[in-house]
Amino acid sequence: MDKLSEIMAHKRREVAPLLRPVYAAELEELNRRLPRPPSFAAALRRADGRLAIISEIKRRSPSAGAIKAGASAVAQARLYRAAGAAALSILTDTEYFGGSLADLIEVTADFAQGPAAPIPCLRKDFMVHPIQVMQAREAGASAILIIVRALDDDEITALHQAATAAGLDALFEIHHEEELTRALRHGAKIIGVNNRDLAHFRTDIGLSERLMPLFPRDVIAVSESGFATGADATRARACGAHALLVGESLMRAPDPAALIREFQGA
Ligand SMILES: O=P(O)(O)OC[C@@H](O)[C@@H](O)c1c[nH]c2ccccc12
Repeated sequence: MDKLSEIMAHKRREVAPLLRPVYAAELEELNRRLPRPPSFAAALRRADGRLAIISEIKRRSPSAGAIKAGASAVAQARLYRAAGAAALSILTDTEYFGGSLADLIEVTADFAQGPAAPIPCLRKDFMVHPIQVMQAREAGASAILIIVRALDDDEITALHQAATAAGLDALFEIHHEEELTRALRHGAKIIGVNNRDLAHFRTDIGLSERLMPLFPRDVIAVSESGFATGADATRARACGAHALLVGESLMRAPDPAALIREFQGA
């Protein structure tokens, strides 16, 4: 069993006790009642044509081990916002990534209280059921992740419809051309190519270079994983990326603002 299958199996067991039917009307009502989060999609299309940097809060991962154990999500989020990040990706999986839903709740609450403008947050987790979409909206997220390879078409439909009803954007993550076809069939508007192969964990920006030229023009293209230098960002930009999703290198960076500038300068 590859790592993604293991993680998905664990996630399905974790979510099982929470499962109940979630109707569109309930999500629409929730969306009307709660303050509107900043738009994720809008933040990824920068008016100045530069790359939008989605900065990820990730304490550890199966591939890297400990990255920044014990990091404060709120402190990291403030750092990223001040550094010019367009959006945040907050890992809320505990078992494999050391995050939690509380991280997302604390960050969006902190943004809501502070004087500086909030930036949108992606709930980065292994979504399997609309109940997690409801949690994401309640926690103040602007978007959810849909990992195409990990889900069947009925699950993707249910998650995407739930996100739309709740007023959330969906980032469809793909690794292969067939998954691009599937994502487009589901009406994906934001598609991320994960440069990390979840079988052996190596990253290859060449994957974005192969797949992004196949994207329709109106899709927002996100290149995910493996970015360390301005030269990496230049490659992603050259093949059509609007945004980069960057975790490890920004978590480790002594000066995230300088690294974000380096990525954007591409
Ligand atoms: O730390 P990196 O190599 O910059 O990668 C960030 C992000 O792309 C990666 O964490 C990621 C991409 N897709 C995911 C799905 C689940 C968990 C994590 C991920």
